[in-house]
Amino acid sequence: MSTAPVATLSATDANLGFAEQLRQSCWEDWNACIQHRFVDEIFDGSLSDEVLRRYLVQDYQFINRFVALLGAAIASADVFAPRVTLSQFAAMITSDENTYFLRSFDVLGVPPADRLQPALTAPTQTFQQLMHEAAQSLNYANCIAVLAVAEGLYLDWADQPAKKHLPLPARFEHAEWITLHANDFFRSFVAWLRAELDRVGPTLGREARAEATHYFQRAVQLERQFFDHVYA
Ligand SMILES: Cc1ncc(CN)c(N)n1
Repeated sequence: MSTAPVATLSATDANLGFAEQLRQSCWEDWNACIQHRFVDEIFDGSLSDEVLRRYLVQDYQFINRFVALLGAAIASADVFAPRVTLSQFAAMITSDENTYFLRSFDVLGVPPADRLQPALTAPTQTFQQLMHEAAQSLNYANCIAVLAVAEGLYLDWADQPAKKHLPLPARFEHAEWITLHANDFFRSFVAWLRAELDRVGPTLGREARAEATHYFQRAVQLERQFFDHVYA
């Protein structure tokens, strides 16, 4: 795994649950994502097809490994109940979200090769690698840490109070990417992920906690790079 420097958790974080400690430890990158130009443009419908195509082609490859990570979280969960919740979420990703990509690719004229085997950009490759490592660790806390970033950060941009008053953009490629990440099912899944981090966090030893923290912080850095790179 990368050894890029990341923020440490401070002693004053002790009053917060593990999920909120983690989020606050990368507040700057987290905020940069939810206030990103991509978010503003998808909400006001001004996102160019070129940027959206680049984003969706790379993101479809992200989703591929993301579903494998969900599988690893299902395999490594300590009890049955999390397996049920994670399986229900996997069902949504592989149905509603998958068809969103396919319908958007049709509208944007993305050829089969770019849907299935595009040239991967550096942030996509690094993100895939991080998810692969978390999955291979077969460590539930590591898997949940990365899932909590990928879904928590998307809830925070798509469901943010500053945008709630806005009408949805006219095109489904824009509107549906927002509503897939701002609905009751998604809200409750993210709340559940955060509760899982709070549940398992206190059970972790020092090293395991540092490892899960590192996965979380690296994932937040990569989310920011992923948004940035579609404009590069
Ligand atoms: C890069 C990225 N991060 C998170 C998500 C939300 N599932 C996503 N689609 N793409």
